[in-house]
Amino acid sequence: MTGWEQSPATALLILADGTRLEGRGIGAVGHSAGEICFNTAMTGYQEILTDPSYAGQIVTFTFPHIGNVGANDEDIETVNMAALSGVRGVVLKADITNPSNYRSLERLDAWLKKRNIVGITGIDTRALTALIRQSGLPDGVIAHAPDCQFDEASINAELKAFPGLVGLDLAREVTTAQTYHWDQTGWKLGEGYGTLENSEFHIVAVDFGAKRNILRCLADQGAKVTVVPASASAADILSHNPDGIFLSNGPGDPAATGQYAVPTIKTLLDTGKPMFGICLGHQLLGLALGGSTTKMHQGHHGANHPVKDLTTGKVEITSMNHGFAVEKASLPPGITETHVSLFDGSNAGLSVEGKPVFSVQYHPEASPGPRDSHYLFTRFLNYVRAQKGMDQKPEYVAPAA
Ligand SMILES: NC(=O)CC[C@H](N)C(=O)O
Repeated sequence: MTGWEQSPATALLILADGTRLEGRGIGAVGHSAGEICFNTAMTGYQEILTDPSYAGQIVTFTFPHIGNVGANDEDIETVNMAALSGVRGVVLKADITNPSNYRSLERLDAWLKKRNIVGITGIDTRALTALIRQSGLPDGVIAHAPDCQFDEASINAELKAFPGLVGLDLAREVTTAQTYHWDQTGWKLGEGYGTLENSEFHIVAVDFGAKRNILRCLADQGAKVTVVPASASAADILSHNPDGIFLSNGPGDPAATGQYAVPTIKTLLDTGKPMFGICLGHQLLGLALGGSTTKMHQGHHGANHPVKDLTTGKVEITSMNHGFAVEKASLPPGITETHVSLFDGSNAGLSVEGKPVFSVQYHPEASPGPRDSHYLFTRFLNYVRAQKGMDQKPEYVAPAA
């Protein structure tokens, strides 16, 4: 036994089935409930913890050493800083150590506290992951009490009150309240936005919980990007006179967000404008095209998920973060399945025959190392170029290993 095991626990992780794990508290004091998922990425913990798609979820990292490069202001994916949207909690194996990286501004535990994220260390994350693989994604609660005095009644009440992700529209909680223009060059953390003058095309991005790097990737293609709230109507979106429409990633159950997003997307599809969706945006597009979505057993959360492009036969190494999926068998005629996960054969992409409309389940904007999927942004803008009578650009090709 080491010293800490004998000392009383300052944090608890309690699963809905009553499993109770003890550890050491980090980050915010208090308790927080959510669905527990595991993420297998070895890098990019700050991007994961600030991805609004994780709203309603507690992330357990399978990589044991998290926090070693500290925290900075550049790796934050949340665009809507006021909402501090993102994960409900974090579960780690090893204690957070002093950071060692030139970009680090502070320790990860101090940063977690500032962002009001509750965490627990000292958990056997391998065992927890094995449990999730066996039984599916459990709901759970993390409680952190530095004085070891846990208010069991309110902790259990919080767990009971968590409704589970099925049927939950979380996009409305993390979306932008106001329409804004993304400015690649002028944008600074905590400062405003401006417009990107002289851009060749105008993309309207519907923000269901968008990651910052998606907006960067669109602007990198020379687009002016206007970001609108998840609830924007088709008329609102079209009033910006977009050359193309982007549907973002986001948290929660696509069927729930689809209640208001699907009718909007259907109207937008009728305009014939190019459309591109990522993750939740992919699922919403699938629903609007007549398909259905389902809750997965354990979901996909990691940075090395192989996906096969069925149109070229090429395999891409992708970042994934989803717990719902489009059901392939539900896709009506005229909708092509373009990509599949090589882990479980689940749907990872679709396109509409004869229309400039497509989407992927994974995250082409993520750069955990491989950038194999960045070509999708060129493809989207090439559809826009084609409609404007402009020359197309070669799609990005990942360098050979
Ligand atoms: N990253 C995302 O957009 C996630 C989509 C959806 N919330 C899911 O869990 O499947």
